[in-house]
Amino acid sequence: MKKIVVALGGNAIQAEDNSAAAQQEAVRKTMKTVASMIESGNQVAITHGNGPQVGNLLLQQYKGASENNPAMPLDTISAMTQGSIGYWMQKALDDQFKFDNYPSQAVALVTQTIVESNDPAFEHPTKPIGPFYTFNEMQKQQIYHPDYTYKQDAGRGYRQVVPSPKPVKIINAPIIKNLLQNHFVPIAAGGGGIPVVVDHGRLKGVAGVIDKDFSAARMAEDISADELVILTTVDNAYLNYRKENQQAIGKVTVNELKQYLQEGQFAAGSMKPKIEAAIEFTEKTGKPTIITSLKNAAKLNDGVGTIVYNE
Ligand SMILES: Nc1ncnc2c1ncn2[C@@H]1O[C@H](COP(=O)(O)OP(=O)(O)O)[C@@H](O)[C@H]1O
Ligand SMILES: NC(=O)OP(=O)(O)O
Repeated sequence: MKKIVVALGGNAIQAEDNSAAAQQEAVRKTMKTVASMIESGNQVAITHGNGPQVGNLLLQQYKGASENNPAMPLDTISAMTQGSIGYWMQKALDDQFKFDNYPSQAVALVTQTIVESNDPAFEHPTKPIGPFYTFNEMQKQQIYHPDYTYKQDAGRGYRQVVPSPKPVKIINAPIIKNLLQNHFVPIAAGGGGIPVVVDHGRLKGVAGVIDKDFSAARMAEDISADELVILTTVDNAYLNYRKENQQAIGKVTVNELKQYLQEGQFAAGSMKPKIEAAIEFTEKTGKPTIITSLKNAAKLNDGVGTIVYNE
């Protein structure tokens, strides 16, 4: 039996259309895969992205907002996505496990993650959220939201970007560990956790979206996981991504990955944080990280994906 942290990308759980029904259906399929990992005897803690969802919800805030019914700030929107995605995942898993099959019940936690108030990320937004735009669409968006920043996202189009401070501490880590020990399935630190700073001894929500890959690494370390599994849209991390000489990375050491990072092989805001998270977890703990696609998740024991070792 292995203790595994599974990190699911916001894009990997998003459906063709953004309706609740379509997203729930996508989550339902994803959770079948996760359920099979649990059924084969592993203890699994789930974390998930919220990039598409948090950005979409932010845009929805401006439709119909008024002085008496104001738009919600980003930390609260982050909590809302933990609630909605956590609910979809919990329901899908509970359906798999016939929901009264105690103690395999899933439990979605509203998780806060402490960040530094002086994190330089607050001055340099890098985290892509919400929909993809063409250049012309992005220019139109700028008319409505002149205060938003937009950047190219790994050659897939333009997206709004927001500050992405590094997670310092996942406040609820002891609860996650406790739930796992008691054979529950925690769904935690969704969207990297709600970013909070400690201000005069109190927690204060801040505007940003933490990268869930970094929080997943921190969570995996905190709960002494045997493996970190990052499931995304691509089967592997690649060298020379989208070029003629593209090459899938299979088994790789932390030192080799550091070299590829230096060469600039991985796009910021997408594959780069996964690679950095893998390096952080595997270097600190000596335990492997696997980066692969959701469709490969059922074949993890066959050595699929990019497998990071500390040698
Ligand atoms: N070197 C690379 N190898 C593989 N994918 C890369 C690379 N550089 C950028 N990417 C992009 O990273 C994306 C995965 O990151 P992201 O979309 O943020 O995932 P998720 O939302 O699943 O966490 C891939 O779909 C791919 O377009
Ligand atoms: N918060 C976060 O990292 O979301 P994505 O994985 O969807 O980008």
